[in-house]
Amino acid sequence: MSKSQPGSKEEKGDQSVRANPFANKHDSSGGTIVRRSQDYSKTHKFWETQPVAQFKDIGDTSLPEGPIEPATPLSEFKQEPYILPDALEWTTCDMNSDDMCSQVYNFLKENYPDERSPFRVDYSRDFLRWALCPPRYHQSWHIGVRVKASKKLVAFISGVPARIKVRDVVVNMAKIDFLCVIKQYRSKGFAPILVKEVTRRVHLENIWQAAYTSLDILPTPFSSCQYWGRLLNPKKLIDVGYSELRQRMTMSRAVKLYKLPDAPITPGFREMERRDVPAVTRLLRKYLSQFGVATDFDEIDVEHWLLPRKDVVYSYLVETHDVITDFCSFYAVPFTISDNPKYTTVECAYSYYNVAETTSFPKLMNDVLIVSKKKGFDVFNALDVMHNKSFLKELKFDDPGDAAKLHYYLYNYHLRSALKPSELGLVLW
Ligand SMILES: CCCCCCCCCCCCCC(=O)SCCNC(=O)CCNC(=O)[C@H](O)C(C)(C)COP(=O)(O)OP(=O)(O)OC[C@H]1O[C@@H](n2cnc3c(N)ncnc32)[C@H](O)[C@@H]1OP(=O)(O)O
Repeated sequence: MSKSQPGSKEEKGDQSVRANPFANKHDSSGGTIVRRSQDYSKTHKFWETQPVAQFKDIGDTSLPEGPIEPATPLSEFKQEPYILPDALEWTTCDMNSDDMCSQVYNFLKENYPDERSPFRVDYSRDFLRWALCPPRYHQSWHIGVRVKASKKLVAFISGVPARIKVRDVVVNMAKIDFLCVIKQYRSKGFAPILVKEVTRRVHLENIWQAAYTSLDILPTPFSSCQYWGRLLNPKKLIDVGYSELRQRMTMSRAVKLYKLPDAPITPGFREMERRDVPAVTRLLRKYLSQFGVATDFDEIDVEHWLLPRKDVVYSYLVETHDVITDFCSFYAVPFTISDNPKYTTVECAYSYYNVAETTSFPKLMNDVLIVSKKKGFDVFNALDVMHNKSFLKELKFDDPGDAAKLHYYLYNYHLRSALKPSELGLVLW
């Protein structure tokens, strides 16, 4: 094993370059501490009225596992949208329309990132279409609020359908994401109205559960995970302030420490193609069946979520004698940098679903690092979900320390006990 390879003895332990610990939920702050509510004693006026696990119930094992409230007969629940202030109106966003997709893109680009961070998440239009228009999606779950007079978007929330296996039960859920309100309308109670409206529209499709994530502690996470970051392009990341050199580390040592081979090492490692969908689905279903909460992928989902799409999602596999034995994938989220004379973006890859059956996890993921670097990514982030912990340290991912966590939530579903990240087979952004 060459010195620059992961796992080589001399380089384990003291990494001495700190990757941005706040890459969570694409809230990349590049060293700027962004305060987040991490408090289990806080009261939550809105969330305490919702069918979610409450703080007071933590540790109460007498509560049954499953839906908190039963499904309401369709005829009994609210058919009309929630009332907005007079100047505003609801709009359903057709992401297939280039104009509407651009409006949502620009709205999120401007309003989604934390303004205190010099690194601003910039989900591409293609990413948004991929994330919001999976098979069986409902356009009515792509919800905007705009000013009646100007038609300008001022708020957004979205849901997509997902089958999520909770223990042995597969539950039809909505994955809720991209909740966003323009700054002028913050702290005025708009977020609860958006949540209630998306809930209403999800109920109209006879779906009663949802999954979502947040950097804040709300009532009540069923799992709390952390992102680890692996520098691929340390020079650029240090130059732009995304990472910092620790004591005793020089730039040339950092470059050497994170150097990767030029090409994947595992024989039979190649990009996934459409013909691989059935085999990849089988591999994933078998792997994901062991986790307490996991995505329940069928072939149609795999085709959408995992077939490679340039600048959005990348998938690779290991094929030996016509048998697909291992699979790995990542998705792409760039961050824009303000005020840098040389660079305008940091290209981030995020680990998605990985299955190592024959190849070891570190070996498989080392090949993923190699291909992601080749594709021009600057950093590779991974949550500590599934078996990811088995490769993070060995492949020189930076320990997040006490950086903010990504908390996972279920709406209207009670789990008797919280899950460790390693019991989670679900990647949400
Ligand atoms: C069955 C179907 C069910 C479907 C629904 C399932 C639930 C889905 C839930 C949504 C999952 C979204 C997943 C993502 O997209 S997470 C991404 C969140 N978005 C951003 O970080 C973008 C930038 N930030 C903003 O645009 C605003 O700060 C937002 C819109 C986030 C809050 O706006 P604002 O700061 O102006 O707040 P408010 O005064 O109107 O309202 C205050 C209330 O809102 C609660 N709050 C604040 N942030 C979040 C949050 N991220 N998840 C859940 N609740 C949140 C807060 O605790 C408080 O309630 P309570 O503490 O008093 O009780």
